Formats: sequence, C-alpha cells, structure tokens
Amino acid sequence: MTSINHVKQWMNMEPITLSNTHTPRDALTLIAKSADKELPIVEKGQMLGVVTLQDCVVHLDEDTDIFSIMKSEFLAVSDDFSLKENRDGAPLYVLHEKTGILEGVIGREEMAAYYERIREREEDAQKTIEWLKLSFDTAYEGVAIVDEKGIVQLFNETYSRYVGVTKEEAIGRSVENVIDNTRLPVVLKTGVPERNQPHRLQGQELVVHRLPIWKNGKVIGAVGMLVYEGITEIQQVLQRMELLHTTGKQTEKQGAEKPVRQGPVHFEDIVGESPVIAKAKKIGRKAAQTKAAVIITGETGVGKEPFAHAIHDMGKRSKGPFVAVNCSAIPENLLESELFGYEKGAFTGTRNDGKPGKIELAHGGTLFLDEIGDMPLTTQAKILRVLQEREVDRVGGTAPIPVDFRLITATNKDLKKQMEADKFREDLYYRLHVMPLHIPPLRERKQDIPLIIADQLPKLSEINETTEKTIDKEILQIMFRYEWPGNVRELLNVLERMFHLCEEDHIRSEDLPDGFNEQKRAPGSLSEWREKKQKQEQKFEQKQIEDVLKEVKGNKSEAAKRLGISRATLYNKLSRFS
Ligand SMILES: Nc1ncnc2c1ncn2[C@@H]1O[C@H](COP(=O)(O)OP(=O)(O)OP(=O)(O)O)[C@@H](O)[C@H]1O
Repeated sequence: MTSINHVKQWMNMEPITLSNTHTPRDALTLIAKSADKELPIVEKGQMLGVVTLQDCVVHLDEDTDIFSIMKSEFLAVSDDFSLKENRDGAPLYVLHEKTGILEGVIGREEMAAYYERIREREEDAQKTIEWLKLSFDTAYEGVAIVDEKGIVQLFNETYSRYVGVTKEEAIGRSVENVIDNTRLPVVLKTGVPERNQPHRLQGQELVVHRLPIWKNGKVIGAVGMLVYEGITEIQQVLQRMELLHTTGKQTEKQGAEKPVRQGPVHFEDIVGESPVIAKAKKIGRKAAQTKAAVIITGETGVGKEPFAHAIHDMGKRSKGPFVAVNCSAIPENLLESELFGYEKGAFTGTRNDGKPGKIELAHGGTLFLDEIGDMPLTTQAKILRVLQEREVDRVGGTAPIPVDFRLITATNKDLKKQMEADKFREDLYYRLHVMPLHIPPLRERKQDIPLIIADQLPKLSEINETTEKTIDKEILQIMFRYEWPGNVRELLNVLERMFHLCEEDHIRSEDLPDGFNEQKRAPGSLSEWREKKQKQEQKFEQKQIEDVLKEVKGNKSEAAKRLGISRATLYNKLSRFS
C-alpha cells in the first residue's frame, strides 16, 4: 500500500536527462531549465552518474566529453523509499532495485509539493482536532474517558464543571479520586456496559451511562457519560414529547387550560452552563446539603431568588414552607410586624386577632430574607436574637415562640461596606456569612444568553398561545456586546418586549428596544426596574395603610399611631395614593 510519504507518489517520471551526445554547454542549458543544480546521465535507461552546474561552468568552453565531468556520487533510492527519511537537499534518484533503471527523480519541486501536502494535512488534522475538542467540551453531556487502569485520559468541560475539578487536575489521576462513587473501575473489570443508571453526585441524582471500550478482544478503557442532570430533566423531555404528539390535536385543545409550571425549583431549572454559573450551582448544591445559613450576593436581577428556592428544594426542609420576605419592599415601620408578627391587642384599637410573622410561618422550612442590606439596624438586632435564641417574640407578645428554620439571605449591596459605615451589624454579618454564594452578573457569563433565550422563547409562546418564534443571529451578536446592567431580569424583559413587537414569527434586530445597539444601557432597563420596584413598595404600603384604616374604622389619628407615623405624614401618603 502506498502512503503519502512514498517516493513513488511524488517522483518525476520524465526527468531531464543527459547522454553522451551532450557537451558541458548543452548540459548547462538544460540544468538552467531545471530547478536542481545537477542532472543525471542516462544510457539505455541505466543511470551512470550526475553532472553538476558547477562543473559545467568550469568546463564550459572545453570541447570535452560529458563523461569526463561526470560524478558518480549521487543519492539513489528504491521506489519504496519514504520521503520522511529524506534529510538531504540533493535530488533523489529512484532506481529499479534489480535493473538499476532510472524510474524517476525527486528534485526540489517534487520535495516542495510533498512538503506543501504535508502542511495541508497537518492543518486539516489540526482543524479536526480543534473541532473534536470543541465538540467534546460543548457536548451537553459530561464525558470522562479512562484507560484500562482507570486513569482519566480525557475529561470534558461539562464534567469538569459538574464535579468542580479542572481538566488539568483530573487527567492523569485515578478516576476514583476525581468522580465520587464512580463505577467505571467495575465496568473496566466486567466489560459490561451500564446504561441509564442513577448516580449520586454532589448530592444530586443524575443519570449516567458507563461504557467499556473494547479493542482486539480486550477492554482498553471506559467512557463515563453524564446524560441527564436529574430526574426532572427526564420529566421535561417526556413533557416535550407529549407536547409533540399532541400538536395535531391542538384545535380540539384550544380553550383548554395551559399547564402552568409550578412547584419546586431545581438547580437544573436555573438556565446556564457557563463555568461561573456552574460553579455557583455547585456551591449551591453543597450548601443545600448543610443546615448552615447561606448568603447569596450578586447584582440586581442575576437570579438570587431561584438559587434560594433551589437550595430550599434540594435541602432536608424541602417539604416545609419557603417563605420569602423582601426587606426593601416593605416600609420600615411595617417590616417588624411582618417578620415577627403581632399579638392580639398589640396595637391600640380594635384589631382583635394576632398575626404570625413570616419567621413563624417559615417554621420547619426556609426563611428567605431578600435585600437584607436594606434592613434597618433595629430589625437587624431582633433578627440576630431570633437566630441566637431560636425563638421569636411577636410584637406585643409575652411568651417567645420557638422556631426552627433554615435561613437564606440575599443582597445586592456590599455588606462589608455597609458594616464599615455602621449600617450593618458586625455580629449579624458574621452570623449570615456561613455559606456565601456569589451569583455572577450576566456580562460575565454571556455564553448563557443563547441558552436563556432558547429556554424562554417557547415559554413565551406557550403563555401567549402563539406559534413558536425564532430569533435572528444578529440579535445575539448585539446582545453579546451589551453590558446588561439589569442582568437576567433585563434580558427577560427585552426578550418579552421583542416577542410582542415582532410582526412575523421571526424576531429581528429591528425589534430590539430603541438605542439598544448604541447605548451601553438599554433604555428603561435599570431605571425601569427601579421605578417598578418603587411602585411595588408603594402598593404594599398603600395596602397596609388601607388595612389599618379599615381596622380603625377610618380614624386617621389612630391609624397614624399604629403605623408609627405622624398624622401629617399619613395625610401626605394618602394624597399621594389618590
Ligand atoms: N439563570 C436563569 N434562568 C432563567 N431565569 C432566570 C435565571 N436567573 C434569573 N432568572 C429570572 O430573572 C428574574 C430576576 O431574578 P431574581 O428576581 O432572582 O433576581 P435577584 O438577583 O433576586 O435580583 P434583586 O436583587 O433585584 O432582587 C426572575 O424572573 C428569575 O426567575
């Protein structure tokens, strides 16, 4: 079998040759036509020697026989010679092994063509390797390959993110030291594949395949594949398939209620595969398995709440309630009764019943205090007491009520700075910072943008009962350039706006909000969000005031007293509401 390196593939089978009829001057003329500095002398097909350019020049004007300047040292090879072995710059003469007949010549031109092909092949091979590497790393599934001794040989990004071990750390190590509870050594021993097996990793049930690699009747290694990141994912696939089967019956189903996805939030529901979000999920999963207080930090709109939910739902208290309180949305004077509740008759007036606070309601479950950085100092002191004593005092209450809950807090403020500015209690700060979890901003994980879009578009179609819409690639390019000050919340808003604005089933860059492209900050992103938040706070305050007014039968002085504000402030607020 001839290979690319074989001399036969490349030799010039009709080389210029010299014979006894040529003079040195003739030889010089012929050498000038060739790319080499010598030519072979051939007689009846047999190669006798070579004449060099230099000798021709020296003997140019002599009327001498060409044989007199012939040299008999030249590089002769047989036709199975490999060009890989050619280390010399001089031409190669391919002679028939038995007859010595000159079959061809490898001169400079032939060598240059050979090197060119080798370079092209290397480039192609390099490209293929790059593609393979990329596909290996971007494969949704985690893939780990071990040799027959169970030593990790290949390890992709997904697996690396999942187990929190870098590729460099994993490769060359025994798989048992890289993947917890791995059964790849068993598969290496038995050679029996294990498909769709549940596997507990980082405290979560996953579905894996373990496949032996056979070669020449021997198991030379094994592949471990992480197929689904959890059972819910399989359920989602089944749901999608069901949806696919029922599309034909859509007309019958029109008007029927759409299933609304409710219930627990799992880490795999938090869309994103960027290394930073994968790391956050890993820390979150770890935190979920402990009882420790978790503090989630990150800019506004990064998704701190889904993380808090996922920690709750993966933890031991998932059967208990998840009670969220947004400390910044509740006016200061109402926050305490909201958190701690109040006892019957706590306020002067006609209110009969007491009311349990959110802390009490979180008993047996999780209390999520969002925007803890906005909590007033007095409330901070009371929260600290609850955490220390594990009991809560209702406003106006006499007997403390024992409470048992897991605490998750979140903030977009720098609590350390708040502490330094005496706006946050040091003792509470340390109490909360047992398991810190930072959620990176969207600009640091732009590779998650397409995934979030892909997740969101079908949901928007479902909610709005329209056909699915596609999105222009150009939008993604623009989105990649954008800084996303409002993070995932802003992305979802922009996407929803475009979804409604687009005229056909394809969202184009024209549908992006005005100026999105030019301005660093999308119009109405952060400011719009702040405005929304203010409105939300105002609504809450209005409802509280209305409730109190109802209870005191419209007596404004009494209401003001209960609310802890002056009558003038109450009037002020009421006029603002109207
Ligand atoms: N990775 C994600 N995949 C899908 N949706 C997400 C993701 N992250 C956040 N979201 C959604 O983005 C919105 C904003 O998230 P969230 O309210 O949790 O932000 P936050 O970090 O708590 O912000 P803030 O500090 O302003 O309260 C929510 O609707 C949330 O469900």
